[in-house]
Amino acid sequence: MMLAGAEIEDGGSVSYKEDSGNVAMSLPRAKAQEKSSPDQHIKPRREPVDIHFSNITCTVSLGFNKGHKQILHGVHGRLRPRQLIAIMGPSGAGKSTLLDVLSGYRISGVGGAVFINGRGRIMKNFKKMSCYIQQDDRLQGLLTVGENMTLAADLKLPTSKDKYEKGEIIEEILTNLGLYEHINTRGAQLSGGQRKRLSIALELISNPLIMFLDEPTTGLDSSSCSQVVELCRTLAHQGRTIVCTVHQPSASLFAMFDHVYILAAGQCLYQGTTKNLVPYLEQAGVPCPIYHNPADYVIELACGEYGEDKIQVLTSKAENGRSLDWFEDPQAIPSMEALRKQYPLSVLREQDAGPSVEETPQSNQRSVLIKRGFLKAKRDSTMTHLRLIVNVVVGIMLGMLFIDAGNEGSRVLENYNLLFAILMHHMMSPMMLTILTFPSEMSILSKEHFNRWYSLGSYYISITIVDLPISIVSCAVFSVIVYTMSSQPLEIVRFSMFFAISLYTVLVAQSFGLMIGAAFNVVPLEVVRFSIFFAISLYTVLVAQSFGLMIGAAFNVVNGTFLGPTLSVPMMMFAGFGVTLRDLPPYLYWGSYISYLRYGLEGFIGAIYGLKRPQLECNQAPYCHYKHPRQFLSEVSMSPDMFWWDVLALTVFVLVLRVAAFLLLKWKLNAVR
Ligand SMILES: Nc1ncnc2c1ncn2[C@@H]1O[C@H](COP(=O)(O)OP(=O)(O)OP(=O)(O)O)[C@@H](O)[C@H]1O
Repeated sequence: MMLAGAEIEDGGSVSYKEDSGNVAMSLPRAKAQEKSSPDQHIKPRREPVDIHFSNITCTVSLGFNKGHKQILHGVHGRLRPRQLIAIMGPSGAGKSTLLDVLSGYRISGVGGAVFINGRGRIMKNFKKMSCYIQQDDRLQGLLTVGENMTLAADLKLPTSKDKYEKGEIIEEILTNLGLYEHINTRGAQLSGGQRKRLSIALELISNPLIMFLDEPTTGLDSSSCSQVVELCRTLAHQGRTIVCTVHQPSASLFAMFDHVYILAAGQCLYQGTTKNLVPYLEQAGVPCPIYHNPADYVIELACGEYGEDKIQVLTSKAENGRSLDWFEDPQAIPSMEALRKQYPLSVLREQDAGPSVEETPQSNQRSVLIKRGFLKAKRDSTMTHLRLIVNVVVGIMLGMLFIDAGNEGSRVLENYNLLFAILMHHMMSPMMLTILTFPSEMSILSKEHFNRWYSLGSYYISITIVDLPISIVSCAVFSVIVYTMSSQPLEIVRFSMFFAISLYTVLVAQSFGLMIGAAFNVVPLEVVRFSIFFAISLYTVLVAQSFGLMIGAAFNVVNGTFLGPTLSVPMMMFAGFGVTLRDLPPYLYWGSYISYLRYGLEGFIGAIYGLKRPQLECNQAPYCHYKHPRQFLSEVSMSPDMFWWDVLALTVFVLVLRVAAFLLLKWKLNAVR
């Protein structure tokens, strides 16, 4: 079925045509013909907005003692509703910076003012009506198009809407954007153009009035470029203001934009309709040669290829963006006063009445994010499957290497090495995994958080909860394998019963002490030992993960990969392995207090050789120096009854590192802006 009001062009695509206020989507012919449903949800439900910006400056620091650089030099401009506007200019002209400032993404070092419908911008309200789609598609690659959309709808639409209402909206958007047939395709398997359209589709769920897109055509072939720009144009003509940065469009792509805003070294060269660019250049005394793409020519001018003086001429002619002479109908452009009259303050009252920051309550955000986290964990072979496999394989290898070392008096030192190796395993694998994977999550977090999908708190709680079961299972599998293979003190039946208790105690962290404390009197000693061993292992994993999270939040993959293991070396030194705590020089003893591995090792030793462990068997050697566990404990200078202190210290580490990682994340999200 044909779209209402659509016309077929030579290229086989369908152009938009306004027909009594209805605008049909412009899609390639085949897709357009499939479309039949009216696009009722996709149309803006609010009055369009008129954006005016004045004297915008942006200065960045070049680092300590290196001074500052001014990127934008007091530019002005007007972004009219129902327009697709391109910000163009050579590389480094400040296009992305201007887009960052206009979208509210960049806040530090920014000067000037932005007005919405004649009044100073109120960031809270502005964010409710706008969205920012960055250049790199920050999508959940493991989830299908349908899942991405459903989860976004659950986060962005009011909870009062049921799944059928949300489903209708999703179907409509996907159909209109030509993505419906890819509903079951995973994000990572989409083509560049489809990914871009999915990024737009995700933001369209909340039906924004203003959309900012950073280089939506970069990396796409010409047909995908046209599709994306045509889509943006249709969305704009429905009543939105859509602003894109574009690098160097072809003549046909350039003609698809309604307006252009051209920058050269942070100053405005031209602002007006696409059609008026050629007459403007002619009037400025730099006519565009015949058969030359005006977009190419103006970029060459902006690069200074025809002389720096031409840039000066154009900048002063455009009055650095103040001049509206080259707009469609300059006389019809309302003044700021007229806009204020047209949009009375009661509009602001309506905007204030909506949700304060995010669209849905925190409890909903958390449950949707947890659902999303588990779905991703199920699909992610690195984070989940590989992690489990590594724990099994390393567990078996260590078990084989130290087989039966746990109950033999002549192998106490070997067993000590095993305990330290276990600690290393628990420290390195979760820490490195977090350091390597978290930075890629960070870019998605930054986009979704900025576009008001959810709060940082909800995100943080959800990642903590989602990871816990995987940590517990991998740790349990590893512990059982190593513990049994190396013949640490154990009675299988009792161990199984109390293993459940130890797992439960970890899950319910607050009641950890209470549970084991209550159980201590009745639990067979061997199971207590295993529980302690397991708890210490799990705590070490949690501390190492928190450490990884903190580094992952603060640094990129390269720096994080360097810093994680490097910072871990002193932790190992101060743990009491190699140099026992007794032999540590007094002036370095403080190091043992800040090494979480020390508490881990002490906890392990307490579990295996503490709790009044009787004399060990001595079958494999004529003389066993450490037959009496007390003797060994005194030589490594570890007290057998420090378990609760160790747990307390590790708990403090988990809490401090988690809080520090949260604060770092919060700082990072704002610092990049
Ligand atoms: N945080 C920063 N610190 C230092 N310089 C910066 C910073 N951000 C941007 N710049 C510089 O400001 C200039 C403008 O950057 P911007 O990314 O806005 O340019 P652009 O026109 O979008 O370029 P491109 O088309 O290549 O993306 C560039 O020279 C860039 O190196």
